Amino acid sequence: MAAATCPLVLLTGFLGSGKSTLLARLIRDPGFADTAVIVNEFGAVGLDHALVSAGQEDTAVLLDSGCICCTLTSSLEETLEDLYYRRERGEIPAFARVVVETTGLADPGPIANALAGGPFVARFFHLAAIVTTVDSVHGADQLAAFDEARTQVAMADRLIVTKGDVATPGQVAAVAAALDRLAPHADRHAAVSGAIAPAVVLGTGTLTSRTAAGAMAPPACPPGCDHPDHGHGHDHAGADHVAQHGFVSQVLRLDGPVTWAGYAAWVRGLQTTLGDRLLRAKGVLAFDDGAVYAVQGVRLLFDPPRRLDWTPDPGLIGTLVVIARDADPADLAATRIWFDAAAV
Ligand SMILES: Nc1nc2c(ncn2[C@@H]2O[C@H](COP(=O)(O)OP(=O)(O)OP(=O)(O)O)[C@@H](O)[C@H]2O)c(=O)[nH]1
Repeated sequence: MAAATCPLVLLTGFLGSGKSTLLARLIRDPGFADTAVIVNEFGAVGLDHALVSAGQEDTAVLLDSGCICCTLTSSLEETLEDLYYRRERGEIPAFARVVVETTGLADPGPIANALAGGPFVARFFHLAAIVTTVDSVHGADQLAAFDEARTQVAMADRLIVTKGDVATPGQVAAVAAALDRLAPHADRHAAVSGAIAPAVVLGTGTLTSRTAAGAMAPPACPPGCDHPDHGHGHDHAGADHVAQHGFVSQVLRLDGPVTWAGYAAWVRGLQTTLGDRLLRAKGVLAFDDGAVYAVQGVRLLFDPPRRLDWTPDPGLIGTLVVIARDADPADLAATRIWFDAAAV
């Protein structure tokens, strides 16, 4: 008799909507035990991976730095295969299910297709649910502006609406109205700072909304897509920037500790020069007070840097990622000078 396949939950949601915050909290919850986590992100930077695992080395959190944002899903298949055999060899704790965190720009459709159609994956895993985080503050604007955000919501079995603690009643109402239109059948939950019952993420889905959204249809490439063999032609391995459908993701690396004035100047500079084109900024920085901080911005809103109570991989310290649309990678790379400008 064939063994039961391992359930896999796809955790998606637009840039900065709270996926990593949710997972970082869940992996400490006993109700989330026996769950392996795969974090997919642009490039080989590994920021989300570090922030999710937050020093918990005993948890099976794997970095998949291949791109599963559009049609090229072979890296996810390889990562799942690797995970499966590492479990078989006893190299990682036995897991009963897998959660895959996608990048904030992912289209879940091709991923769902790959899971259903990949020979290895289909034999050992099945897609149990698509869970999508939606930002209460920025969600309505993101859903109006970005196809990626709409697809993530339309395909969701469950929606987790985040940041209710900082959203205005108007923002909350606008997001609710957009979700009513785009995903009337999806269950809706709220999470503040990642607090959610594990069952909300791990429970199985109905597939109703996904089927309704035509998720299993072959993925279409967006207008202007020039990817060879209908996959992504961009180089992820160590790439300093990744361009995808008008979005640019640029990595900045800073040597040595930064000053608070330098960081403030960089944030101000990004906000004023990029304005609405700024989608996301995040990183891990050593400040001149001797501590290491996670820094986060979503659109024009930046959180106060959060001091880390664990030690990240030294290679990550001094790394920033900026994601913007319609921006020149060289201009994003040049923003690092604001750190120095504030020092003189
Ligand atoms: N106030 C508040 N902030 C939140 C909440 N959830 C997440 N955040 C903040 O929102 C920012 C983005 O959160 P992440 O969890 O990194 O979002 P993400 O979806 O993983 O981001 P990407 O991987 O870049 O797409 C961080 O500064 C979080 O601290 C919430 O419920 N309330």
